[in-house]
Amino acid sequence: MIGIQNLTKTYKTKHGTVKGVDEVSLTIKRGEIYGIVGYSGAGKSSLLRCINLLERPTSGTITVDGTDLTSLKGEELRLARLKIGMIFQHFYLISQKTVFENIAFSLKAANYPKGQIKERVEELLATVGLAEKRDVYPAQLSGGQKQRVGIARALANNPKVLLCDEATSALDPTTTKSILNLLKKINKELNITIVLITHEMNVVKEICHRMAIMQEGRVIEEGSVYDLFASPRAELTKEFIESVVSFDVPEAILKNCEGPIIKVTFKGKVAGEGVISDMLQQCNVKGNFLHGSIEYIQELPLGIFIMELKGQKDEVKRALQYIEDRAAQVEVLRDGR
Ligand SMILES: Nc1ncnc2c1ncn2[C@@H]1O[C@H](COP(=O)(O)OP(=O)(O)OP(=O)(O)O)[C@@H](O)[C@H]1O
Repeated sequence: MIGIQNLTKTYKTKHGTVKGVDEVSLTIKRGEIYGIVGYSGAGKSSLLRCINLLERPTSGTITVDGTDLTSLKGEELRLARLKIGMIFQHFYLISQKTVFENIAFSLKAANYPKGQIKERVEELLATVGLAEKRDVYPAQLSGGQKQRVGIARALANNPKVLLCDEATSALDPTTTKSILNLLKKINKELNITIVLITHEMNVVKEICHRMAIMQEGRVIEEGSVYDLFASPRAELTKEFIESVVSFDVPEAILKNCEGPIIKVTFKGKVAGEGVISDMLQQCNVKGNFLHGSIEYIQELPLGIFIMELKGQKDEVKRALQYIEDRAAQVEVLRDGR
């Protein structure tokens, strides 16, 4: 659906040239929700803004729904952009216009048939659950309601892609959840491909199918959210994941552990507790649970347990093998003393 090839965006500043995006290539599939994660300055906004050519790439190409946007100009580009809606952290609603007028505005700007505007706005208000706020002004809305107007406006011209620029960063956790649920609904029911940028890993965990981690303008790791949560490779990916799923064991506890400390990860349907208790029965080892949880990512369980194994060396080895043979990933975090 979206092809990004060797995209570079540089900015000229008083102090020289700054690279916002550095040789990024990504493919985003039709119908998926794709998250781009990174700290401030990583290049997320620059990349997102290049997708609809709000920023013109310095080099590289952007293809959306089969059209190379970078080759278009003027009217052709304007028409191609109608396929791409965008929402923002600070909503950017027109304060002098009512909710109805804010949404109607994007239809008028796209030359939508005049006689059908009222019906279309009402349909959009129903989609975002805001029918009763039709005639109020933005100042009378909560942050979540403002974002719902932003979403209705972005969907007005039936886009195929929705770009979300930190869309929930200004919202409290409960409102964030309701907006994420709305985005999920839009993705599923309208089959709109969603690309979102965020520094909040819980947003990605909640709704994204795949994700990319950015640092200094580059994509350093990419893949399905589930796989990256199960086996992150880059240090930065681990850091982001630990911001929502932390397995830190206090040093005071570790100090008292003599046996090896292992991390066991169970992917998919086997959540894992059964395998560990069977292992403890089958092998002559004792297990001391230090940490653990079962996370649900895209409704699939991911079980992660940290434990100390106590026993003779070869029995410990047999225990590790026992777990590994049952589709788990075992990592020895610290050897026994
Ligand atoms: N218009 C601009 N002029 C000059 N430099 C820019 C411009 N826009 C972005 N940059 C620089 O490009 C780099 C990437 O910025 P970008 O805003 O894309 O990152 P980001 O990950 O979205 O961060 P944030 O979440 O803080 O917006 C930064 O070094 C930034 O200073």
